Amino acid sequence: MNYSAGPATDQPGTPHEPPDEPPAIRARALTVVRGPRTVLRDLDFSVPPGQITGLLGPSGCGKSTLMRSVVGTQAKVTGTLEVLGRPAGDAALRSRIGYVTQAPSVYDDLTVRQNLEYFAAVLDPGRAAAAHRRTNVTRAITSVALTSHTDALAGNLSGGQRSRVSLAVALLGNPELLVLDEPTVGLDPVLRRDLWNLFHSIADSGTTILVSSHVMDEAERCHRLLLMREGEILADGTPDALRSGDETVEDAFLRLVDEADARRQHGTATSDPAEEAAR
Ligand SMILES: Nc1ncnc2c1ncn2[C@@H]1O[C@H](COP(=O)(O)OP(=O)(O)OP(=O)(O)O)[C@@H](O)[C@H]1O
Repeated sequence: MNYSAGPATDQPGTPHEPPDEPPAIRARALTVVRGPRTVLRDLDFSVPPGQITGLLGPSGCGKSTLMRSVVGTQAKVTGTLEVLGRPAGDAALRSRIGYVTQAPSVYDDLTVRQNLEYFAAVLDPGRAAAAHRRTNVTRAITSVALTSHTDALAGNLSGGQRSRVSLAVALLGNPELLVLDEPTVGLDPVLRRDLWNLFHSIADSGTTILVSSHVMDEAERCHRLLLMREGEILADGTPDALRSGDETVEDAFLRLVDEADARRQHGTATSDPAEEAAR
């Protein structure tokens, strides 16, 4: 799999980070309440442009909620959240962000090409854009290596192939920011590697990627990591910076969890009275 604008790489390469470029995402005191729970608590972080930032943490720690906040679909978001220089959810951001949710958003009764054509027409309507749409659809299908399945019904594809159709839809508009919610769940190791190669290829072309996973071995494939637990960010940095000695990222994560627990026990962590009351 390859993206038209650059070669695939297996490992994180030299990321695009011009020194004066502002962050692609900047959060200050970001807090999200869902039902009775404070699901994200007072988060401060930045996501640099043109890099792959991995959002890693156990199931239920708030990864999807954070991503929904970034793409502007989450209610009850407080604090500051700027995306590509504008407030999250701003209408002007819609065509600049590609979002792939955990559930593949494809129509089973349409072929791969028909799915892509449908979403391309929504993005770029009108007869005048027909040639542009055709080029974009072909490029997106090629990017995710589904050329041999162009005329297959989406309903007859495997789970991994359906995920790739969703990714192709997100790539249609040449987004500046790609938000991918656990895109490799359920995929075999070869497909996972191929998808990560594709992510690197996309990032090499200048696109910022925010990708979530609860599989710690995927951390090594990211340029930067945000390690999350229970609605908080435990650490933010490159995989190398987070590791100590010959630790794996998973070891580092477990150490950071223990350190956070120890701080809590000593009463230095903030508690949430509303949440305590709801327990
Ligand atoms: N509508 C809701 N009302 C109340 N709590 C919710 C609601 N939706 C999600 N939550 C809670 O918010 C927390 C964060 O959920 P979220 O889906 O963001 O986690 P996640 O890290 O993406 O999990 P996973 O990896 O399993 O997808 C979870 O504890 C979940 O139970």
